[in-house]
Amino acid sequence: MEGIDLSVFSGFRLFDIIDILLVAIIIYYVYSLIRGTIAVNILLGVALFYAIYLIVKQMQMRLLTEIFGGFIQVGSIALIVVFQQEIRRFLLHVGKNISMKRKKIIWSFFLNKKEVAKDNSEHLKPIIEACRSMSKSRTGALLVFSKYFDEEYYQSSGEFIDAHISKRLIESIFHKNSPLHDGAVVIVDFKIMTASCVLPLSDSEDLPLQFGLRHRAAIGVTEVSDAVAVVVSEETGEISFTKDGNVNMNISHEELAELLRDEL
Ligand SMILES: Nc1ncnc2c1ncn2[C@@H]1O[C@H](COP(=O)(O)OP(=O)(O)OP(=O)(O)O)[C@@H](O)[C@H]1O
Repeated sequence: MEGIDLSVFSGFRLFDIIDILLVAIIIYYVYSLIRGTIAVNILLGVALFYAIYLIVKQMQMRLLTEIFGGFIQVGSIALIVVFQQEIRRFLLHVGKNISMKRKKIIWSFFLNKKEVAKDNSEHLKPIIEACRSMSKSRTGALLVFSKYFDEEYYQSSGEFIDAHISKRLIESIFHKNSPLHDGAVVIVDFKIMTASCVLPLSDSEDLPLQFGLRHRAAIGVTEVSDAVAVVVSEETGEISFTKDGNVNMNISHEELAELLRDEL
């Protein structure tokens, strides 16, 4: 019996394996970012287009090859435009992981972990209390927690505030008669930076039917940035937490505290 021909693997270097692994990781990353969004359909369309181009080229159908080839040539620029948000999200994701690790290392150098956690818990208290009371009174609210202040999304549409957080301030903003109650409050480093912000809406097709614009906005902002968001539903009083385009629905205030503590 003849042995298996391993000659194809001769000249296969360690860097080739690393190369393949990295491509696999990038494909997985891209897929997990666009999963459940309309971008998947666009990507399938592009793949189909390219497959047709390869077929007509192989069959030497010159006119069709010219037409499809023309599209493919400008395709990379078109893809950057179409997937602008996904590319942005991908880069933010990578950047976030690096900066988070750096921040944690720096903090743990000066303070021990318990002190950092205690500090965050103190800052979170008024936020959790406000969400708890707005949930009871069924006051609709949308809070975005961002690692940095992205003016493109937050300042252009909202009211700049730059104030320390307090339970009463959050409640006053979202009070039905407040001129700022519509839209989102954006919190950066435990400061309320803006209120009444209009956020990008998620176009995901997998969301529960009861989700209206407030929930879509909360999911949308976490799809295009590294922020996390909290929604208090006006209809049900339920609290939801969103991150990376995913939602934890109907969570208790203890669970909310836990999730935010892990994030901030
Ligand atoms: N793009 C947006 N960015 C931020 N907030 C928005 C946006 N669009 C709508 N909202 C907020 O959502 C409110 C409307 O919420 P809607 O009832 O459609 O959502 P919902 O997800 O069903 O939430 P609820 O359970 O509170 O009713 C608006 O009054 C406004 O405050």
